[in-house]
Amino acid sequence: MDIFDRLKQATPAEWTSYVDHAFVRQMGAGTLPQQAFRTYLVQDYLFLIQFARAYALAVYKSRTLADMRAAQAGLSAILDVEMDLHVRLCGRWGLQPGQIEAAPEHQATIAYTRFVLDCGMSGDLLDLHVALAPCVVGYAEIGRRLAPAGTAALGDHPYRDWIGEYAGDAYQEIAAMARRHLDDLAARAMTERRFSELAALFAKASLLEADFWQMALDDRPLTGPAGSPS
Ligand SMILES: Cc1ncc(CO)c(N)n1
Repeated sequence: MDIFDRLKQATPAEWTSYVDHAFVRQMGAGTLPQQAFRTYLVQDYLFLIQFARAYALAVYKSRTLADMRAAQAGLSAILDVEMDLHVRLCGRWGLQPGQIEAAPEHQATIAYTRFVLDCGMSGDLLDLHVALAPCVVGYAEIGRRLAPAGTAALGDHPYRDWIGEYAGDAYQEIAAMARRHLDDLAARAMTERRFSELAALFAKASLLEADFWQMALDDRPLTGPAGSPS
């Protein structure tokens, strides 16, 4: 069992609340309201900007060239690959990248991204990668779960672009690399006494992922100025 499976097994309720969230199930069934998906995708773009900073922090926190390159691969996967999906889908709704970037961050987006950045600032490289792991590895698991028969079988599924991105070989390979790197880092930096602390970070990140889905399901268009009661 690798360190990722150990972390998952130590926090089953939190993990399930994330990967089996109602948003995920509705997306898989094709019944997710498009408004919820749009809210999610705009916030996810803002999320990825902050996660790119977290991977950049991982470069800085690296003492070896191999760790630096692993962090750089994560940064590049976000900036050069994953965000293209968001730009492409938002473009279909007439949203330009500058407009998405200018959207206000939701509380759930701030909570999750700043939590991860703080794990990296206050902790070491292993803390940071443990906090990042539910994100990258979780989406690979969700992608596979929503496309059990492969991406070609998605047909005209309303969310086939999203599912296809995360179920596709390129993303699966990024997640597998991140997982191998985490295992290698844990072999070098983890003591058994530290495991429960790391599992607590992992559980918190998983709950913040679940909150992120919930934020999109709960979103109602604002009627007044941002933040005013409607
Ligand atoms: C909220 C969230 N978690 C994970 C990923 C995968 O990178 C993402 N794009 N957004």
